[in-house]
Amino acid sequence: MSAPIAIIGTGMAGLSAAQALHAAGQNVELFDKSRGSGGRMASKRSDAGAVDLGAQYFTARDRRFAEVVQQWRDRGWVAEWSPSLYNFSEGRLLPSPDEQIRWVGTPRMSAITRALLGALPVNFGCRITEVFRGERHWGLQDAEGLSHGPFSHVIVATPPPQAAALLAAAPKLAGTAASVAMEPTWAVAFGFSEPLDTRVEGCFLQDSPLEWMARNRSKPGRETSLDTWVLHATSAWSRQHLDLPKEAVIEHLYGAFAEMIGCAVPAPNFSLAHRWLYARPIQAHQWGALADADLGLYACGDWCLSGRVEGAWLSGQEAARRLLEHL
Ligand SMILES: Cc1cc2nc3c(=O)[nH]c(=O)nc-3n(C[C@H](O)[C@H](O)[C@H](O)COP(=O)(O)OP(=O)(O)OC[C@H]3O[C@@H](n4cnc5c(N)ncnc54)[C@H](O)[C@@H]3O)c2cc1C
Ligand SMILES: NC(=O)C1=CN([C@@H]2O[C@H](COP(=O)(O)OP(=O)(O)OC[C@H]3O[C@@H](n4cnc5c(N)ncnc54)[C@H](OP(=O)(O)O)[C@@H]3O)[C@@H](O)[C@H]2O)CC=C1
Repeated sequence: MSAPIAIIGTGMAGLSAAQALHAAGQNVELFDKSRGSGGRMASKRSDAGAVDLGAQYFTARDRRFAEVVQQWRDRGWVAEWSPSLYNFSEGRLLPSPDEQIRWVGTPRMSAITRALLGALPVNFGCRITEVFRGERHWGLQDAEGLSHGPFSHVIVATPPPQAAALLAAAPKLAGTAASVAMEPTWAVAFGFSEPLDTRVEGCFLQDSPLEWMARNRSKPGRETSLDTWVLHATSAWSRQHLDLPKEAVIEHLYGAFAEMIGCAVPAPNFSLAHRWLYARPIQAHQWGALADADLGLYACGDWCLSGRVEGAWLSGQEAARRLLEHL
């Protein structure tokens, strides 16, 4: 038995790579600092049920990704979401329907990565701090000081600031990861016991501190006990208010929401705020994945491509492809 392949990160990119390697007969072992999988496709369990705080939906423009999403749909992991879409610009809220197919995980966004993980071996609550090369194999060190290994190869599938540190054994890869600037996003959720009197289910915004809002219960399979809304601030607003206390963020964004939604908005029965420090790359790249095939060290993530769920999946596939072709 050869040593397994370590994958650091159980977001879409890491699990895409894990699936491809597992399908090719390779043993993998996954690590994530969080308590569960999903990364930026996480759903937060709350008094109002599970709320999608990160990725809201995804589109499938690449043929390979579109095919795999059809398989996920057949297995019940995802469903189409066709919200009543609006656009808010120059102070005006107007319907903005389109033909785009948008997908969501069911019954919550994180259900997709849970399903992809399946029974693969995983270590949650395990923050990797160092990836080191032994004589013939790789080892990992975690924040508790524990060592893991031996591994034949390592795939780093974290956002670029964490990846840069973990790729220190391959300075060129580390430098590339370090060159990627990420933008933050403040996300807030509000739950109302009485449904708001509006037809809006999803809305793109301009000229506002907000860039997006969604009615969580309009997505398929969601709990409907409260009328729960998720709001995302723009990158610019989030950057300017990066260190604001959560209560102040909730107050500001509640004000922006109440001002634009065009109906009475009572005090919410439930509210929460979450800061995504590394929400999205400032620009897209065409790297696919990063590889030092001779060393056996790889990196993948949305930041290697489009900064979207589709980009993360494609990047994971590319890391796995490059690793397999070098075996
Ligand atoms: C607010 C927000 C809204 C978004 N909306 C959309 C959308 O509507 N549509 C869309 O297509 N995309 C959207 N995105 C982008 C999408 O979520 C990402 O492109 C995608 O989920 C990235 O996947 P990933 O696997 O590359 O990274 P991540 O999901 O970030 O996964 C990385 C994983 O690595 C783990 N990790 C990090 N460091 C370590 C470490 N040292 N040790 C162990 N584990 C570690 C993390 O815990 C995480 O689980 C949104 C993102 C945000 C933040
Ligand atoms: N907040 C983050 O950190 C973050 C947000 N991301 C958002 O993810 C979606 C995904 O992009 P994708 O290209 O897959 O979806 P769309 O085609 O739905 O949206 C692309 C942009 O196009 C505009 N748009 C699309 N449909 C409409 C419509 N019916 N009416 C008005 N405008 C529409 C909109 O851009 P603008 O607001 O016009 O600039 C969409 O954003 C996307 O929303 C990202 O913002 C990804 C990663 C991180």
